[in-house]
Amino acid sequence: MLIPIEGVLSKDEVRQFREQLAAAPWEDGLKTAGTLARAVKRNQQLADGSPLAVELGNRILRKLGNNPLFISAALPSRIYPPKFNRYADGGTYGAHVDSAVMQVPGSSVSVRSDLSATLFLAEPDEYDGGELEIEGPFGIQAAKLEAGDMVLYPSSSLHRVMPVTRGARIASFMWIQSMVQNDSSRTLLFDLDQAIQGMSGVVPPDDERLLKLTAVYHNLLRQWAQP
Ligand SMILES: O=C(O)CCC(=O)C(=O)O
Ligand SMILES: [Fe+2]
Repeated sequence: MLIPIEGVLSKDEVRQFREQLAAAPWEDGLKTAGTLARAVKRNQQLADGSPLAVELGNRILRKLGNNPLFISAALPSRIYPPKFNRYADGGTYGAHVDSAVMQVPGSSVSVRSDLSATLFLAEPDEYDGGELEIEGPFGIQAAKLEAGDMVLYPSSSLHRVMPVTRGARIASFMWIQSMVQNDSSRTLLFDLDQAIQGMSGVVPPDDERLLKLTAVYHNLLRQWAQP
């Protein structure tokens, strides 16, 4: 399932990010492309571990840690340090699937990619093209969100970034290992949690039905979670 998460960064935060990224030392994205990706990847990225990528990445991680919708949807156990990319002048990333396990540079930690995320840092009217197209059970879905919004999608899905034919598409992207590896189990928990959240404004907090549903949520999570 493709899940949009609005307002991960405020417009003011996006403005600060963009100011810092405008002067960033962008590198050819081919540097980190695997054998298959080399044929389809045309973009720029910030080097992993560059001071700016680390600083901005940590700001994003702090925001995500306080975002109830993100926590509910991703149930994260580990997040690969956010990376940054830029597509301009026809830049594109053809159809590919992300690697299943990624070693965090400079550490012995690896992250299994259960979910992939793109956090848009340019407004849709700043560039033409650049849609993130994701193949799922109901066909292709395209995401081109407002700056500050993020889309989450299963890392198992084939996806591509359409050529950017005007302007520049700037984004952060990352991979998430979830406490609940199975996509459909995680989606069930997300739907249940959202339904419970929706009810809690309507019925009193000690409502028995609400307590029962909350217990079911936690007991399913207890069965399925690998923290
Ligand atoms: O730029 C994006 O939205 C996605 C990038 C991507 O798919 C990747 O780097 O693997
Ligand atoms: Fe990808």
